[in-house]
Amino acid sequence: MSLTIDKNTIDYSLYLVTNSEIVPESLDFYDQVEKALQNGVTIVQLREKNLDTDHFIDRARKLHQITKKYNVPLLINDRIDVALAIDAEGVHVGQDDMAAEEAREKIGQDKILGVTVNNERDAMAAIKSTARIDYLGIGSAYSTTTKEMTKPILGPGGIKKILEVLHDGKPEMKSVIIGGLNKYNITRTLNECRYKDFCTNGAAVVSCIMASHDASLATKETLRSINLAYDNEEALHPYKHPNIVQEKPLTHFITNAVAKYFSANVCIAIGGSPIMSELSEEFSFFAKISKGSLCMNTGTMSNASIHMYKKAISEYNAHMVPIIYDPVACGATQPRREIAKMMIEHGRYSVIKGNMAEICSLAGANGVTMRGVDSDLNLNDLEIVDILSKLAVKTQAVIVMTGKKDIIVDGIIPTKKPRVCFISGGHELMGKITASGCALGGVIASYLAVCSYFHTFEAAIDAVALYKEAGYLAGQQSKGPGTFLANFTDELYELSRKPYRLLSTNIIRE
Ligand SMILES: Nc1ncnc2c1ncn2[C@@H]1O[C@H](COP(=O)(O)OP(=O)(O)OP(=O)(O)O)[C@@H](O)[C@H]1O
Ligand SMILES: Cc1ncsc1CCO
Ligand SMILES: [Mg+2]
Repeated sequence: MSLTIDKNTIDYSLYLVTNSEIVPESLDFYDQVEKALQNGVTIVQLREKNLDTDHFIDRARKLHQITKKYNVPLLINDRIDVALAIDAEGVHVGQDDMAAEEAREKIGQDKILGVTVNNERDAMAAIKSTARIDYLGIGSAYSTTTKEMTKPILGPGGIKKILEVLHDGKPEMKSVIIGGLNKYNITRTLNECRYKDFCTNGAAVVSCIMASHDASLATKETLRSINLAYDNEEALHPYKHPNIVQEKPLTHFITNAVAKYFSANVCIAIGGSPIMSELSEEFSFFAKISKGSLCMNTGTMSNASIHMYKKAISEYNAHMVPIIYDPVACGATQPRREIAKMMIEHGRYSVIKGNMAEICSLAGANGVTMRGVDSDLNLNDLEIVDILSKLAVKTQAVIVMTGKKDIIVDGIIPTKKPRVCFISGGHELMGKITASGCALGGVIASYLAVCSYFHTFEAAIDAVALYKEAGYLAGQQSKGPGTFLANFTDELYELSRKPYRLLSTNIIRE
């Protein structure tokens, strides 16, 4: 028996499309969907491309037992025979599958009918169709690995055009966006994909839940991204200073030859667990470990590095594991600028960290040049915050710019004006040793590994403040850079084992 549904009140906000082939090996398909249902998925589509009819019906029947428990409608992709056999709540048909009219005729008037639209012409046809279509699946928003990419990528621009057609032609028709959506990009995408005040009714996701090792958390975080877009409300769990020593996160470093030894020591000092690896075959193993992160530093790249970098960022992005990107000396030469551009285009980062020249170069600020790894530009705070904010919004990342005063800008949680934080203190000897910025990247990475994605800004502030404080304390006891290195490691070690307290470091949040 199917659920009794009121078509006017169907909640499309978090629409899960299943894919049994990407569920992690150790996990069960039905459990994965059930966890999603327990944590806020509002509608489910069973999509199976490689099952014969008997198995498909069997799977649909089992899944229906589960979705009914949560009072959530189950739609079947493409196969009307399967939907009818198990009395599902509806079907979804793609452009290449079957005409909407035929589908409606076969399923009757009461079931939910959804169709995929890829362009304005499809949308117009759906509006004019004699079949009653309940909702449109608009996509692909972005590129995805779930479906073979034969369909055009619409991007927010293409989606807006379809919404305009819908707004002018049949505003009561419901819609969801699909294709490459995940907790990182949903908020911004839903916000951008509006025509006037008209927006879609939800976001459809596949791999960010189905492929997750923690489908409950993945669903909660995805739902939160959606709520942020629709309500713009901060439904945050309160942020707590993380305990790195207790949680012992694993940070995978792909870092420069100069920074390796120091970064590993600093990471251990604060209670983290570093692993230096450039063996791309093992990246997927690290990316699957819970409480992990990647510190991606391109300081001493070689001609052989690029492929390895790409492999790392795609693995970590696919598993939604935080990455901090440190574009060392990215503005120094044309080849470095090009590689930095590639890194930004290829990956999503929780944090991008660099000194002033690096960040300004990455942001494409005019007139920025660099000599080697050093930074010396003459910009005031207002100018800097403006440059950082643009980069933060563009990359949807938290930007950390280091120097005498560190400046952190949030591009993840969308607010009218990105949140900004200034941190001062530390000691000038911090700038007189090599790789202190690089090692800070590893500290931030350790914090990211144990914090929710939505607390990236707070986590970055905590990591930078700890670092500054240790720098100040070490500076008071040091004769020069040599003794500073040792004292600094000691202070990081001690501070990490004490209750959170800052004495000399000043945090100003705008
Ligand atoms: N003059 C200073 N006073 C206080 N803190 C400083 C000073 N210079 C650098 N720092 C601190 O040192 C750390 C590294 O910052 P810096 O800007 O030197 O990085 P970087 O140049 O990218 O480092 P790297 O040598 O790894 O390339 C940051 O925590 C920063 O706050
Ligand atoms: C000195 C140096 N050269 C490339 S990376 C690096 C470490 C500090 O950025
Ligand atoms: Mg420096």
